[in-house]
Amino acid sequence: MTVSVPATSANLGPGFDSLGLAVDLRNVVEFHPSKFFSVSIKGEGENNPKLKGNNLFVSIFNEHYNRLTKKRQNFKFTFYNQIPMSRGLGSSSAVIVSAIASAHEAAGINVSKRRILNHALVYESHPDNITPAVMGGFNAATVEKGKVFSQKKHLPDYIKAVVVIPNKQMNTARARTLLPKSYSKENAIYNLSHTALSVAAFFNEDWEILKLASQDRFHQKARMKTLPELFGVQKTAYESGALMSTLSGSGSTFFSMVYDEDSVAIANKLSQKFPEFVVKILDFDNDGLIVEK
Ligand SMILES: Nc1ncnc2c1ncn2[C@@H]1O[C@H](COP(=O)(O)OP(=O)(O)O)[C@@H](O)[C@H]1O
Ligand SMILES: N[C@@H](CCOP(=O)(O)O)C(=O)O
Repeated sequence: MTVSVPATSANLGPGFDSLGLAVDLRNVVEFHPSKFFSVSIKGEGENNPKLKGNNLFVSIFNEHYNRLTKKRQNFKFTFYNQIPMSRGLGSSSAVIVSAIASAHEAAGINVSKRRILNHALVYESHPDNITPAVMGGFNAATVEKGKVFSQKKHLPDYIKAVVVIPNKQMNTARARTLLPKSYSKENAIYNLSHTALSVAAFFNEDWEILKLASQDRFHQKARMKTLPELFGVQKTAYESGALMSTLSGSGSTFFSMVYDEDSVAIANKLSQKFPEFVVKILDFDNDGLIVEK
């Protein structure tokens, strides 16, 4: 059995805890029942001893498998991880979603993507990463009475993501403590109207307005100050022709949307100026969670 889940870029500027999209960088897990429990990791996290035992995936998997089957069973898990941890590319959402989907698959229970999404909300209270992780594409999402309500837009392949991944981790829980406890009415209206415009731009494929629409007054500045080079990354991305350039999730990655034909030049410029950071050109992902027997 194989389950794979894409990385995500959440917020997209003003859409704090609401907007997100999926990119083609995946964590894959292969698993089967076994006499003994075992974990093997290839790629991101392979040198992290904490992930070899009862990690976030394993604890959520066991919780759901035991609930669904009322049985205890050992599994052999092999993880192929591409999503860097605590860099704002939704590594925790990918793990949560893949653990819930894997437990259902192991228990032989068919489950809808919507149900997996609602289960995932128990572990990650904001829907902006888990929704594109499950559904793929661009998503606007909200939570009402413990359920995620969302709308998806398929992203065309003539636009690409250029991500700049710093060598510094930014833990999401900590990054949330950097934000103000309240916002002025003026700033709330600013983010509300920019979020509304961003959603309309994505659905109408009006990419040129995203530079303006993706401006934010809620979270980016406070977080970017912890790694001031990010202001330079954003400036360089815009000077090189990015359509939008925003902090990815809670950081530290910076996400830019670009036309395919500009992607190599923009990525090269960012690599030259920020040689200490990893720069990747990625396709958008429209599939989200994939489960294979
Ligand atoms: N591949 C993985 N396997 C197990 N746990 C993981 C994995 N990736 C992330 N995690 C868990 O998620 C935490 C990172 O969450 P978070 O700071 O929200 O990062 P991100 O911004 O990438 O979602 C890690 O400390 C770890 O507990
Ligand atoms: N809306 C959340 C998004 C966190 O995304 P992550 O990829 O950093 O986990 C926030 O901004 O805190």
